[in-house]
Amino acid sequence: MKVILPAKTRGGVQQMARGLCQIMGREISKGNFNTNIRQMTPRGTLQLPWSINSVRTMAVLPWPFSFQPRDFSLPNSSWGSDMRRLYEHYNSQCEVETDDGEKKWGVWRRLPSYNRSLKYATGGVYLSKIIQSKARLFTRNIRAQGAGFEYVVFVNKQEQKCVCVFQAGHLLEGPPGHVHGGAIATMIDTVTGTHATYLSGPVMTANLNINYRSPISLGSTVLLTCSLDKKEGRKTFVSCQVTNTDSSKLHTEATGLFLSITMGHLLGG
Ligand SMILES: CCCCCCCC/C=C\CCCCCCCC(=O)SCCNC(=O)CCNC(=O)[C@H](O)C(C)(C)COP(=O)(O)OP(=O)(O)OC[C@H]1O[C@@H](n2cnc3c(N)ncnc32)[C@H](O)[C@@H]1OP(=O)(O)O
Repeated sequence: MKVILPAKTRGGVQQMARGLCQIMGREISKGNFNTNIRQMTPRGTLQLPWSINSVRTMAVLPWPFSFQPRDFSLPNSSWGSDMRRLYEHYNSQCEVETDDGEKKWGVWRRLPSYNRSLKYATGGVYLSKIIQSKARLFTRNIRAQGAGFEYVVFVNKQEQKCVCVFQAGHLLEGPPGHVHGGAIATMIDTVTGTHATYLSGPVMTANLNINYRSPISLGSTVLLTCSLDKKEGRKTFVSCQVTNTDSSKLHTEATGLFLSITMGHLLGG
């Protein structure tokens, strides 16, 4: 399908590109998107794990929005002690201080998380502008803090691994007192998809295999640990384990196949 990008859609493309860069862990600000995408800090140049040519082309467009979106991966009052402790555990390894007092990136990187990924979409997405403006990321669309998916994702580039700390709220009930299998699948898709995007650039889930081993209590905090199995051309294979917070109990395990796509694939529907 041919994809035509009117002015508003270009804004959407830019927002998508920005989203992709944010899951790479870089803070992209208005106006200097093109510069920042290639820099990790003012001190060093970033080696991106995937080609950014298409993103860079889009990045020269002016950034038309001025709001500061809320980052949902930061602690809030609904987070329990396990959630906070694990957040601190990984977050404290995101930045380290050298002997001469200089701050450097650590091995982990916290990914920011917003409640929208694409502001405008046309092409194959036949939605009215009113509906489009109401679009929200599935995992971030429950307003009450702590009621739905509370989570934060950290990536470890060295080990090509990622960890998500997830606290399951009371609106995710499936079997009495336990988390719905679809909600668990949603989190697995989100985290493996984010990890595959981090490793390979824009992807879509082609296949997800899930084995549910033991139920997850509603309100509890679990860890999703994802690792790269292999990359073959456009295919990225990722596996994921959902465990309790000290990794002594396996709740769920999954494997996913992600196929690299162009932005046109998404915008064309
Ligand atoms: C992940 C996006 C991240 C975005 C980040 C934005 C910013 C961050 C914000 C927030 C993070 C939130 C993160 C959320 C993540 C959620 C992810 C999802 O849920 S994605 C929605 C569900 N998935 C679909 O709707 C796909 C629908 N399917 C398709 O569109 C196509 O089928 C597609 C793209 C998957 C493949 O289509 P083709 O035409 O490009 O490729 P062909 O030719 O069919 O296949 C290529 C190769 O792959 C194999 N293949 C394809 N599908 C397969 C399958 N299901 N199983 C095994 N092999 C398969 C084929 O056999 C072929 O292999 P041979 O090259 O011959 O070796």
